Amino acid sequence: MTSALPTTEAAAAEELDRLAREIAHHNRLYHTDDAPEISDADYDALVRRNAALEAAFPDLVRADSPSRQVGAAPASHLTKVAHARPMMSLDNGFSDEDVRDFVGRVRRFLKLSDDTPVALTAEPKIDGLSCSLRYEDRRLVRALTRGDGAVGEDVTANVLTIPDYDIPRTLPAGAPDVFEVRGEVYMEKAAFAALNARLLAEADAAGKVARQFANPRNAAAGSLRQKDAAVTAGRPLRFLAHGWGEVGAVPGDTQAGVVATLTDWGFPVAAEFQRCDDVAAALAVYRAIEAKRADLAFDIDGVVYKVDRLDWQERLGSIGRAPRWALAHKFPAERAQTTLERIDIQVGRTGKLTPVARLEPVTVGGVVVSNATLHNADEIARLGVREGDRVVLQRAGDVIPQIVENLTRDEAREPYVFPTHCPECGSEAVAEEGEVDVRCTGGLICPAQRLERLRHFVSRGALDIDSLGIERLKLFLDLGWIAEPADIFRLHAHRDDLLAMKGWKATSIDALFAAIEARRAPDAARLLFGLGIRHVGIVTARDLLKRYETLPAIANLARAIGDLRDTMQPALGEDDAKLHNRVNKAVAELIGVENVGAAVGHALADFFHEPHNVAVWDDLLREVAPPPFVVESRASQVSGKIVVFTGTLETMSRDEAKAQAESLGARVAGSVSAKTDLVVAGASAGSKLKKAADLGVAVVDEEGWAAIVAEALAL
Ligand SMILES: NC(=O)c1ccc[n+]([C@@H]2O[C@H](COP(=O)([O-])OP(=O)(O)OC[C@H]3O[C@@H](n4cnc5c(N)ncnc54)[C@H](O)[C@@H]3O)[C@@H](O)[C@H]2O)c1
Ligand SMILES: [Zn+2]
Repeated sequence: MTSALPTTEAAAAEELDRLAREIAHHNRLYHTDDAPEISDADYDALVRRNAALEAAFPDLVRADSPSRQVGAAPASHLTKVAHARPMMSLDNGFSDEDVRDFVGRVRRFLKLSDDTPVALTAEPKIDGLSCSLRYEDRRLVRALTRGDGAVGEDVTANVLTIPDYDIPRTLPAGAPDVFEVRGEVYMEKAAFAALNARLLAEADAAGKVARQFANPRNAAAGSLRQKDAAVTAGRPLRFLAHGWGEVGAVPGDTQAGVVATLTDWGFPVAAEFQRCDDVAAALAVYRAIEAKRADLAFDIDGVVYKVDRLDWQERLGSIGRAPRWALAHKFPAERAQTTLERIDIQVGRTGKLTPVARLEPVTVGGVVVSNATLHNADEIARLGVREGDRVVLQRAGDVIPQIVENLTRDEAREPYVFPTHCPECGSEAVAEEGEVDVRCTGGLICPAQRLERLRHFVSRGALDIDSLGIERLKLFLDLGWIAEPADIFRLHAHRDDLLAMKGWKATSIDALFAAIEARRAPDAARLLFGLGIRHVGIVTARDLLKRYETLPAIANLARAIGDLRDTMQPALGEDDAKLHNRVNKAVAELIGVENVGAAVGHALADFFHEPHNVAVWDDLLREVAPPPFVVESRASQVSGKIVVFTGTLETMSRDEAKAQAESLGARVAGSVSAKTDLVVAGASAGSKLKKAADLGVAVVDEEGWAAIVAEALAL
């Protein structure tokens, strides 16, 4: 993230656009889903990059700039309620200098002389989620999360599971008629560790993949924001007060004074809270709190300073997403050294190979760490790590830490070699051109990917076997009855076993078998698509079959592409890039189908290069017999309509999705407006999806889209 700033406006605008989307995506994962994908340090780097670009190109600051936003939109499973007064974020400082600058800005804004004392309060910045507790006539009537700052989520029932020594249900006589207490709902470190252990044990017992929380903050947020408050009740949450929102009257004229009143009313306030006469005293509190950090029962990520005088707070007001009268002084990320004992490879649901560092256990910021992700081969190369190296680990608010530095320069030992084969199934693992991620090509036989592949095979756009849902697939997979698509057509052999099982009736069993039998002569394009070969979406499958007619002919094509690739050698003086281009051109020519490029060709060749895949394919063609492919098209549901794609599509690229839509006579737009007819939302769709919901535009998921396409093509 330290790369130079772009020099042209066009490049800057493009990067700002990318950052806005990327940051919105991570905000959603973090604030709405409580399941971040990247570390806070990486996230903060994106935010800083955005800020640097905005400073350099002030005219390009977007209306939806991340620097103007707080949190993320409220989740749909909770009731949305507007805040009487917005809930803000905090500006960050990272050094003593930043704190002095902050006080300097306060002085200048208030036109105070350099020797006017500016008293501050200092207190820990608790790593939880903000919550606003509203009391009317001295009774607790509503609790809201911060949401996007303007609109929060109603979590009243959930908050009532927090003991009243943390959240008093009433205020004493004399308190104003309306009073909103704001503070942090958090989970103690020990409770967090116990919760994750419990989630793991429960998932194991149920044969599922555990959904654990990355850190106590996510655990607190995920636990509080439950639809069912009974779930929240099983999660030990706590509360600390640190401010207020709408109030009938402010009980004091300083921050410290009001906080003292809150304590009198029975609200817990951090024990380390202190009023400081000047910056030096505030920085001393910072150091004292930092020294105690590992011993505190809860996670903190810094110290918050606030201007003590409330009349000054009032005059200072806020700018953008944060008040001018407060600053969060963040702690540096916690680091430790340890030995990288081994690099293991984990295979994800979609075949991605992720290297994981197994470490000699070490304590970083009070948490024992024994694993760290290495992301991909590039990251390993960047760090230059080998098994046995000493490394520096960093934990920045996350339980999954990162390796930030390699301390060993031992060139004698062998460098780590990224595997060329999948550790789960032995199939070849390849990186596509221009991609760092390496994927297992054994999709259909790879245990790590099996369930996902089978689910795709029976999905609506492919074989469309509705009665074979994910739960049933999982059951049959666990029983060892199915491992590859052909097995689905042999399930009937287990009729008696099924009848003997609890919850299965003859009628539903026979209905399932009838639905499967109805697919013995599937459309060839749907079948090809259902195999889940990368880049082979339904339109590509159809385009290929228009020319090649049968599946065996497609298999021959794939082998021919493989042979062609193997035989092409660099010409004299030809570099890799040129050879690549020449091979790609030749592959596309060999395929000879408009709109079907080299990427499809390589994917087909890789698939058939894997003997396991060929076996699965042959086996499947013994069970099913697709009739000769005939082209026939109907007027599509989307012809003449405006379609917007958003989020990550799993089975096809954006380009392919766009080509599909266009081939059906639709027009593809980049943003959602009142004119949009349909939004196709992939995984982690963000603001566009929200906008579609706001405008009442129809939304389908990726599978729904595949079904529309399949139907239009009369497959
Ligand atoms: N990893 C990711 O993908 C990802 C995504 C989004 C945000 N984040 C992380 O979330 C943070 C940004 O979130 P944010 O906007 O909530 O800012 P923030 O959490 O850094 O600061 C604002 C919040 O601090 C809280 N707070 C705690 N103690 C307080 C006190 N004593 N006084 C006042 N407020 C106090 C309040 O709830 C307030 O809303 C960053 O640390 C960022 O790294 C990470
Ligand atoms: Zn595999």
